[in-house]
Amino acid sequence: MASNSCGTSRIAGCQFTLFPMSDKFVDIILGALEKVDTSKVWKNTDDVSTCVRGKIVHVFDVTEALFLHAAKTGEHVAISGTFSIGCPGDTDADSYMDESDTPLNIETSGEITQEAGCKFSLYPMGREDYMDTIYTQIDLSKHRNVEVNAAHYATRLDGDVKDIFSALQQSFDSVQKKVSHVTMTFTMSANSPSNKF
Ligand SMILES: Cc1ncc(C[n+]2csc(CCO)c2C)c(N)n1
Repeated sequence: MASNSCGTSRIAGCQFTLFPMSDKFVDIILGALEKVDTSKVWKNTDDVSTCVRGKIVHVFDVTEALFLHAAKTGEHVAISGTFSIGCPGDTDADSYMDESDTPLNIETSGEITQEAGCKFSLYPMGREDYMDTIYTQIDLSKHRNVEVNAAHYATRLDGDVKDIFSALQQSFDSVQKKVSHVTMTFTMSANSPSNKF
């Protein structure tokens, strides 16, 4: 019988959906998926979302690059998703854990400058001291080149997309070093015509 306790594999993943607020949504989504090098992650796209799985560095690299390519079109684009690590039974892409640590999209992503707003929520699973873990990460976010504000059920980060993703990655990475099963939800919006606050 399959166990429901946390797995030992450190495979990470992100399940996310891109929402281009544009008539050209098909081109924007499929164009971004085509332009990004996903060869170091397991990937599956369906009518609802895309899931990428592998090493933390590549999961973040690919998710960030996809959002940047979609936002580069200048259209109002949002992304919403969940990062996870240590999920029970998440083992069937373990071969991707043998990839080297060099991110494949950093050069092309580096050329794109894009402001965005993001709200994220960390969920260290199965721990009574989860609020301490979350507050530590919110405090650390204040030193990561992004504007940090409290929001209901989430923390708001504003700034350059690459700085936001790097703050998200650092939070997720430092929590997963202490907590076996961690999930982190996020929603990010770029080129929105609405006011920030
Ligand atoms: C990252 C991401 N992956 C899949 C979808 C679902 N989806 C909605 S429209 C479309 C293109 C035409 O089929 C696709 C794949 C999404 N929105 N964002």
